[in-house]
Amino acid sequence: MTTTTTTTTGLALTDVSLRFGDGDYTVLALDRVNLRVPRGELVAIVGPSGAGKSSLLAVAGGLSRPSSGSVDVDGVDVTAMPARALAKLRRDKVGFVFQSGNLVPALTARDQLRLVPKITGRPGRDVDELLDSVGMSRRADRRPGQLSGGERQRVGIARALMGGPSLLLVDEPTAALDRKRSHEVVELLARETHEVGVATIMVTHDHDVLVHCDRILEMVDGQLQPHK
Ligand SMILES: Nc1ncnc2c1ncn2[C@@H]1O[C@H](COP(=O)(O)OP(=O)(O)OP(=O)(O)O)[C@@H](O)[C@H]1O
Repeated sequence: MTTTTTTTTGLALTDVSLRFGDGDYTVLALDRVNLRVPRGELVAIVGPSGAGKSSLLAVAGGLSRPSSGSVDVDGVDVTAMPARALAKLRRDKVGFVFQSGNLVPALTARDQLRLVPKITGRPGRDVDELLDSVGMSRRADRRPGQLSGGERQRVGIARALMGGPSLLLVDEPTAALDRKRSHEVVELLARETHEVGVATIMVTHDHDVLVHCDRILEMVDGQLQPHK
């Protein structure tokens, strides 16, 4: 593992299972998953379609409650947390980055980031400094439609880091990118993870970019195992 700026826990999943449906038609999307990701580590999760990767991100980020087991974010057990407190924790402690960047079409890169403190009510990081660290200073005044896919992902990553999260959950960040841009985006994720000291989990089908990750796990039928 590479350098960390803090020793705080990050994410801990203990014996987490997630079951969908009831009666005869149930799917065990997560099957007794145990995972610790300290702040400062980038963990990649690979695995076939339907294996449970998105379910893992949803449970880790407090979007889905596990059927059993416990979820701990930065030393706080969020498993049975009331909905409002959970929403606040998500806002304050968890950053999400999605496949397409999920940016607001009408806003410039700079304004996407400026929106975050308005939503959270907390000052957050310095916008121009953060745009600079993701290599987007010169494109700060462009809207998503005027940016390439890789640039949009950079802005999406910067936006997710604005509030200083403990946990960064990243879903297929390179799905729409060519090989060179894919490497650049995941290199950026690795650097920010190490420098900022955030616990990052990235789900990916892109085996090319695994070289930038600190640890690689494979999800098979709802169970996590080391990647062979
Ligand atoms: N809301 C839901 N209701 C019922 N079953 C669900 C639901 N969401 C997911 N599942 C099932 O849970 C299992 C895990 O799905 P999940 O989306 O986590 O897999 P995945 O590894 O992310 O797949 P992909 O790579 O295709 O995105 C699958 O069998 C899926 O059909």
